[in-house]
Amino acid sequence: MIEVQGLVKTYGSKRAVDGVSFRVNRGEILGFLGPNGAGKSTTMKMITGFLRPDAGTAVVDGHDVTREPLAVKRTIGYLPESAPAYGEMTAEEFLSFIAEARGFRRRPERLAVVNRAIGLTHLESVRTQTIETLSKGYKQRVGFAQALLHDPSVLVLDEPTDGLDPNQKNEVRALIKNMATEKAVILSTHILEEVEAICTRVIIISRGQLVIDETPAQFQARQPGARLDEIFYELTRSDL
Ligand SMILES: Nc1ncnc2c1ncn2[C@@H]1O[C@H](COP(=O)(O)OP(=O)(O)OP(=O)(O)O)[C@@H](O)[C@H]1O
Repeated sequence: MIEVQGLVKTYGSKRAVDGVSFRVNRGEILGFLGPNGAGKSTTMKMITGFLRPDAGTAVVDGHDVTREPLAVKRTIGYLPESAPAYGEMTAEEFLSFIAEARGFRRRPERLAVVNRAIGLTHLESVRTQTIETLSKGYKQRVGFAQALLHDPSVLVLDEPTDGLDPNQKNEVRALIKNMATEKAVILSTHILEEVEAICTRVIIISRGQLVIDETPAQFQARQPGARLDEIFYELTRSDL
């Protein structure tokens, strides 16, 4: 569903992403790890069509992101880092606005997709509250709801559980896991336990380059008995 080949992005003299290649199939949840500044968000922005690659390709559900950016955006639900939203809108108004932008023109169908997203992310109790007054966890859920709104076949989630309390983290993980059976999911995270809990594969990038691409079990087997953060440190310490 997602095929990334030799992606490169340079900011000024800095190669933020330096020839990254991987693929994600339907039913897979790919955990995307790396130290701060390794190039995770930049890679995600190129896959979702928000940044143009300097070289390489990203093909999503058969659509090349450079040649068919609109088709790719229709296929993808994207939760950017620190879920931006219009603070003065209520959760419901914001989701309705996104639904309209997503092409749900008629009010009843808009209401139906908004209600579905609100139900999936448990936003019922705050639906008429303005986003700027919501707690960090609820703001994050609004961002998650907009990513799910059009029931996309690909989800790209940049730190989806960031800022959530332990119960909310578990809830979001369960939701991702349930949905992933018929979707391809990429999620970036700094929480190594998240990889164990829900990911079917793990990728680590360091200084813009791929360091590993394997299953969580293979990752753990690199140093049996070691903590995941110790294995992560060994693989990425050149980045420090
Ligand atoms: N718009 C930009 N202009 C210049 N440099 C940038 C820009 N965006 C990112 N960078 C740099 O590119 C590198 C990769 O950044 P990126 O945000 O992709 O990393 P990341 O792995 O997502 O980090 P984090 O875990 O902190 O979110 C960093 O050195 C960052 O400072």
